[in-house]
Amino acid sequence: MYILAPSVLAADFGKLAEDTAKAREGGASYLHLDVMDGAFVPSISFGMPVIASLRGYTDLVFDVHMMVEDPGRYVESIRAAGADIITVHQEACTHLDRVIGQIKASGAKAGVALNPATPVSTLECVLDQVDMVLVMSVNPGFGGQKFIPYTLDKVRALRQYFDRKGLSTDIQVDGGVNRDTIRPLIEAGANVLVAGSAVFGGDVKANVETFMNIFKEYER
Ligand SMILES: O=C(CO)[C@@H](O)[C@H](O)COP(=O)(O)O
Ligand SMILES: [Co+2]
Repeated sequence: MYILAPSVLAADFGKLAEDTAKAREGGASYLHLDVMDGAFVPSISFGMPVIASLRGYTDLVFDVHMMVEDPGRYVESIRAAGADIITVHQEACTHLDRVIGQIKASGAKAGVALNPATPVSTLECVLDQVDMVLVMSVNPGFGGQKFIPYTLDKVRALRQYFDRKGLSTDIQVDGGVNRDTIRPLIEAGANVLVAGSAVFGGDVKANVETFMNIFKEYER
């Protein structure tokens, strides 16, 4: 029911395949891949070649978070590189409906992300079409930032909406997720939790297991 998506942004890039294998051993089923273009967000991370290379080393679900302007330009190539879920930012898409259609046509699951200060109401017209909504709980661009508490209200509003509609749409939260912030997030309705520094800082397998044990508290 609950899914941990370790964000490789905090991994040792010289040992990506090794760190990914450790996350899998601990029980993770997703791998969160942060693509940054230096325009939508200040930093530049990695793109298709790194994702395609890593695809050869793991069967984890590749959950690609596109922090790029006009992400529709890259949907097919990110899918070809191995993405299973492609999440685009509402703020980066002039034609959001079209990009969601493009992602689905590629065969990937479609996610839409919101920056902390972007209201849930901006997704009103597309909420019934997407497989996942990503609530950013830090301003995107960097790992290791502090969780922004007001984003919990957005998670609650989304879960209420999906429950009312009888939809099992995933709600993902990304940014500052750790053993202190994860319980309020689950209680608010999040079910896909991204964690970068809390997973890849230190013993990766043990860190993932800690999250898995917290999930068990809610799955009983
Ligand atoms: O998308 C992003 C940052 O923009 C994230 O996926 C970070 O990589 C999460 O890192 P932590 O906050 O968990 O360290
Ligand atoms: Co991310």
